[in-house]
Amino acid sequence: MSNIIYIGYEFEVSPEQPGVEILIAELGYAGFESFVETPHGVTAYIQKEEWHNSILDDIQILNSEEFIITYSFNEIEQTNWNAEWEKNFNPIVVDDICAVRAPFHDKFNTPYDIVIEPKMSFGTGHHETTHMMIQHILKNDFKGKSVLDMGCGTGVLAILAEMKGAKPIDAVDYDNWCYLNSLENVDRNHCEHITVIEGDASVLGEHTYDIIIANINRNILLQDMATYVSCLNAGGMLLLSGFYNDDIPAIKAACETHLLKFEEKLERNNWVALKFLT
Ligand SMILES: C[S@@+](CC[C@H](N)C(=O)[O-])C[C@H]1O[C@@H](n2cnc3c(N)ncnc32)[C@H](O)[C@@H]1O
Repeated sequence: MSNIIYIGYEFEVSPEQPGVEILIAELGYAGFESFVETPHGVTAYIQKEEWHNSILDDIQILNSEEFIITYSFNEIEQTNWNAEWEKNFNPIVVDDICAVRAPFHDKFNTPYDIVIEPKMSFGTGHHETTHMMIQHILKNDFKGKSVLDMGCGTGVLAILAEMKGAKPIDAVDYDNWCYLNSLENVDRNHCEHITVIEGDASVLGEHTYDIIIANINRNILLQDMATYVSCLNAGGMLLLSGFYNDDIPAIKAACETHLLKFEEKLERNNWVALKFLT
């Protein structure tokens, strides 16, 4: 890890809230991996390998007249990442039922207490989409169901699925760091029914599942929808997030093309998480 080179962007944001929150959400979907809030904004990190000149082109808040955002960036060798991260990761509790915390936090007395060491991976429950996917999982019956967690990040959703009685579970991510981090977190939470796989939809082959969870982004979901549906058992459930209210028509149309029925929508800060049934 010490040899990974990062590009760090220091953003100053006014007004700070909700500006920083929106900015972090957008940067997360553009490929930035980690964020450290600062007195006047946020510093965001992306691996140099993932970086390109037009990385900020799709960040809509930078063109918003409601916020003044300035930034500078430089290359850094991230040597003390964990210390930065540990200072900035507060535990969260979803609906008083499910806590997501780091190993150095005290244990929670909630029915589900997930311990995550996210390092660089997305999925601490702080992001709206992870939060809503946790809510969907909490509300639905997972006992004895086979589950695919596509784009597993830290593995948080797969881990909750196992805590709710699902088995077997495949957790898939194409990012090597997420793959390794999910393996660690699966172990840390003493999960026994999760197989972590490095890859994308092409690794799914003939596997089928009762429930597919995919918190990725609009374009990947649309691109891989046919594969997901072909992997879904009759009577199955598809939980999707990683997109905004405006994206719902495209996502719904793709699901309906494959005869899935829309069932429920959750929404937080314009992000949505949808439930479909076969
Ligand atoms: C928004 S994060 C979600 C992480 C976690 N499931 C959660 O809910 O917090 C999306 C994850 O999908 C992964 N990803 C993106 N495109 C992918 C693809 N085509 N196949 C597999 N994983 C992908 C990313 O590496 C990232 O970890």
